[in-house]
Amino acid sequence: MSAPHDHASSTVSLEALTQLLETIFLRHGTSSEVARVLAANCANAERDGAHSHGVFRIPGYVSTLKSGWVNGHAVPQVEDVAPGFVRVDAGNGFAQPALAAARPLLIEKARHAGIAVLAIRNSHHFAALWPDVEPFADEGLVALSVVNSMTCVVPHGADRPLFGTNPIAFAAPRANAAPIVFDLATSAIAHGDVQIAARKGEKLPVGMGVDSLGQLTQDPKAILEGGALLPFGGHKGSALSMMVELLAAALTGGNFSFEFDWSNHPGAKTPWTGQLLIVIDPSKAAGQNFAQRSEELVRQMHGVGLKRLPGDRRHLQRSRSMAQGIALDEQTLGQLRELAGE
Ligand SMILES: NC(=O)C1=CN([C@@H]2O[C@H](COP(=O)(O)OP(=O)(O)OC[C@H]3O[C@@H](n4cnc5c(N)ncnc54)[C@H](OP(=O)(O)O)[C@@H]3O)[C@@H](O)[C@H]2O)C=CC1
Ligand SMILES: O=C(O)C1=NCCCC1
Repeated sequence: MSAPHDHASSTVSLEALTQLLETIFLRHGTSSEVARVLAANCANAERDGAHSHGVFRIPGYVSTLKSGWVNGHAVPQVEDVAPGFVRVDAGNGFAQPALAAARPLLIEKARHAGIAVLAIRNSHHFAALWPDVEPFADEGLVALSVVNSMTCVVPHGADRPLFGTNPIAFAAPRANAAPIVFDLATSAIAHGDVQIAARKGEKLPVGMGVDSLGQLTQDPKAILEGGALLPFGGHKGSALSMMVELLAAALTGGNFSFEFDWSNHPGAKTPWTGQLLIVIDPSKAAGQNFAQRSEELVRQMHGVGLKRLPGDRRHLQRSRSMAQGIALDEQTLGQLRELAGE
């Protein structure tokens, strides 16, 4: 798939893109439920301008499904294990259908106990993490999620990669606006953005990664071909990445980023790891209205000169996409249509 917006572009509606992606997933070996969930996730990412995890990922999904590495027909097994704990065995399927299956029970528990944890194991997460948390905040809940990925990040102070790019996403409701949401890789840059830079022939900023000799490099290809990424913020990002390995893998029963071996599955791209979500009902926690307090924090942040909150860029892009359609270059659209058999 070409890098985003390199060529003349056309626009598609969210509905048309979702339908096209659903056809692709169905055609390449998923159940209708898995196709529905993944298509919506990926189309929403493209709508919001989250290009490293939008349609750019479709060939990766397709080659992974073709390789037999992931079970596109897996039916997640939801286990109600404790008043505040839900477990899901994703059955070697994708993480998002597992979350969708567990969501009603997770919300019920969070509202009842004030907090609930969801541990997903035996799952593949190949997407942005904000779509997993944002809908909880839309319902007045606070949500935090972590997922580990594949080994490509050198822990701070080490000399070889061990961690994944291990993102953390957080969502909290506001009284008068869309929820506060941030979603960030604990690496200095997401692996997807390195791939996009390599395709475009662009240099990276200093400090993102190292080459095969462990030397700092701005060349994305040197990072992808034998090199590695660095954590963001030195020892601080490295500690957060370690935390993600513990919460997303050790706690859920999933694989650490360094544990799986896809060498017998040529073409497979998705990491077979774990995901943890923590959902809090703020009405049980604070005496004051949480959403009003969020609003006050944002007001104060703007008051000290802040122009952009995490999520602002996405929401702006979302409004544009909904008004004007989602821009896709002709080559990418052609490739998607081909994969859909059109
Ligand atoms: N499934 C997986 O295993 C993995 C998935 N990923 C995904 O990759 C995606 C990209 O991650 P990453 O490259 O770290 O994300 P970015 O560095 O682009 O953005 C991180 C967060 O910071 C916000 N932000 C960025 N710039 C500013 C700014 N100048 N002022 C205020 N807020 C800002 C973003 O908001 P906004 O979105 O509005 O720009 C976003 O919430 C994520 O969606 C992540 O989940 C990453 C690693 C592994
Ligand atoms: O961009 C990344 O980093 C990743 N995205 C999907 C899963 C693997 C890592």
